[in-house]
Amino acid sequence: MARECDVVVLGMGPGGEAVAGQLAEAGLDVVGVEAELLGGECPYWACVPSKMMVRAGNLLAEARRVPGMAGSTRVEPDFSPVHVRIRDEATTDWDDAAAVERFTGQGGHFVRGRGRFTGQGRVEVESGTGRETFTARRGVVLATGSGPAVPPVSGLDQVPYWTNRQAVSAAEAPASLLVLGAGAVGVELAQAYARFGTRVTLVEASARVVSVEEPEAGDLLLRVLREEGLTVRTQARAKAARYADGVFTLTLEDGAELSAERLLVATGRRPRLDALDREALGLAQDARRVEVDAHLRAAPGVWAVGDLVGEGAFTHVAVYQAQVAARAILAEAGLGEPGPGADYRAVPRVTFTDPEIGSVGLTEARARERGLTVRTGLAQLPAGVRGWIHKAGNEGLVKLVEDADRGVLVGATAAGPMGGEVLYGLAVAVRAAVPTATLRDMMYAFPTFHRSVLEALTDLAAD
Ligand SMILES: Cc1cc2nc3c(=O)[nH]c(=O)nc-3n(C[C@H](O)[C@H](O)[C@H](O)COP(=O)(O)OP(=O)(O)OC[C@H]3O[C@@H](n4cnc5c(N)ncnc54)[C@H](O)[C@@H]3O)c2cc1C
Ligand SMILES: NC(=O)c1ccc[n+]([C@@H]2O[C@H](COP(=O)([O-])OP(=O)(O)OC[C@H]3O[C@@H](n4cnc5c(N)ncnc54)[C@H](O)[C@@H]3O)[C@@H](O)[C@H]2O)c1
Repeated sequence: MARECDVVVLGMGPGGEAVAGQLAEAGLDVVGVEAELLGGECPYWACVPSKMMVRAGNLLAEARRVPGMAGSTRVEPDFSPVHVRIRDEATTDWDDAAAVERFTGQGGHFVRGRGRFTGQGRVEVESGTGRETFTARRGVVLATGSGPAVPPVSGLDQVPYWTNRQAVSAAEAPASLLVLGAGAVGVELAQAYARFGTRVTLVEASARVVSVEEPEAGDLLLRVLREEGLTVRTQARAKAARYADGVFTLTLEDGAELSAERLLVATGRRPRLDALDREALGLAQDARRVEVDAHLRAAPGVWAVGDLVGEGAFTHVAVYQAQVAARAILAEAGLGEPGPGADYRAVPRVTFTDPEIGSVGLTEARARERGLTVRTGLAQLPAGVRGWIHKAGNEGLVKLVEDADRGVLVGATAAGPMGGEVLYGLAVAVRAAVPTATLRDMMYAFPTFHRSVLEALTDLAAD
């Protein structure tokens, strides 16, 4: 017999956990279904452990900057405290008991098992103890996230490559590492490992690293990575992969062969659609994501949030969407107002490399593609007073993209020390459509990195 409830949430990553928790706290009978760990990719295998690695790598880099500025240092990297911190502090040895307790404390009912959405509010769950069916009176929320997208490289499926999961749970830094893909995952992990002494080679198909970002930011990061000793091959595609005697070898399309002790595949993420009955959802057989309206509704009585929706594979996007969907579900239940729909004009992105690349809204290229009349402004951090004072490790820039017809910013990039923090003011400016005339008429504390925004605004006015 099916167990009835108000809402079933399928997949309890950051998106599912947030929507399920909010609905349970509002008094609905919520069943949260999770095949692996409650919390999903972010706390156990992605954002949190990778940023612990980045933080440790940044400490080493700062220590190496002491000579010439503040004395001398001898840096002897040791990866074991990083692993221990990830194991003990971040993931409690990949145990989600605390998260389960938090959810049940909010009034939710947790089911560990692999679920399948079969339409008409039904979710069938396969677990160690058998099969259970849940029917939801008020709706089903799909939140199954994404998994690694692995390219069709000959032999790759036969070799024990790493994805982000192995890369953030390794107990030791390998002597050498090949990284396929120089998007956010690839560059963050490549730089962190390199700072622990791993010989890293990055292989990227496009002309730039972090190719979704402004070319100025990608070029800057590429230069810094090479200066730090990483080998970066751009416009390079892998043709074949093999593994023998503890060595991975990638053959590139130009015939070059690259070898290393480990191979990390970081070539993007793919929404996990395998648990969804496409017909019941009205989803085309070749659909690669779940289409939703502004309130995250995929079909009557079905909502979807997070990586599955393809509006930006970020935890803050998943959690934001969860809030919008929860409001809509509660409104349908007669509990409150639906509130505004999701607004993606100011989605912030931060790639936690050093320099850190923060960006929001449209790049210059995207803004031009949309037919906007574009003016841009650029400022280099080392040319500003704070950048000059900072000296070692001061590489960075601010780039602004203005819709000149409206006189507002539609995009911005802040790369450099704490670029993601500098980004905050720019995200407010884009989201609130603050006129660039007002931004130019503001005071910017002296001497800060964010004062470079004023210099970029001056450059923009001259464009
Ligand atoms: C290395 C790395 C670093 C990252 N760093 C950042 C960062 O710094 N900042 C940031 O904002 N984002 C970061 N991200 C992205 C972020 O991790 C994702 O955007 C976020 O986890 C998406 O949340 P989600 O809830 O949509 O899905 P997920 O986190 O993927 O969770 C989905 C859950 O659904 C479960 N599930 C799937 N199918 C089923 C099923 N059939 N039955 C039951 N359960 C199921 C899965 O087990 C999983 O727990 C990073 C990603 C990676 C890979
Ligand atoms: N700091 C953060 O917020 C953070 C960190 C990591 C990941 N993420 C999220 O996770 C998503 C996935 O990250 P990702 O880095 O895996 O994907 P990505 O899509 O950002 O980058 C993948 C890169 O791999 C390259 N590539 C693809 N196929 C290739 C091939 N065959 N050979 C060589 N290169 C190839 C692509 O050109 C691209 O540059 C990101 O888009 C982001 O939304 C966020």
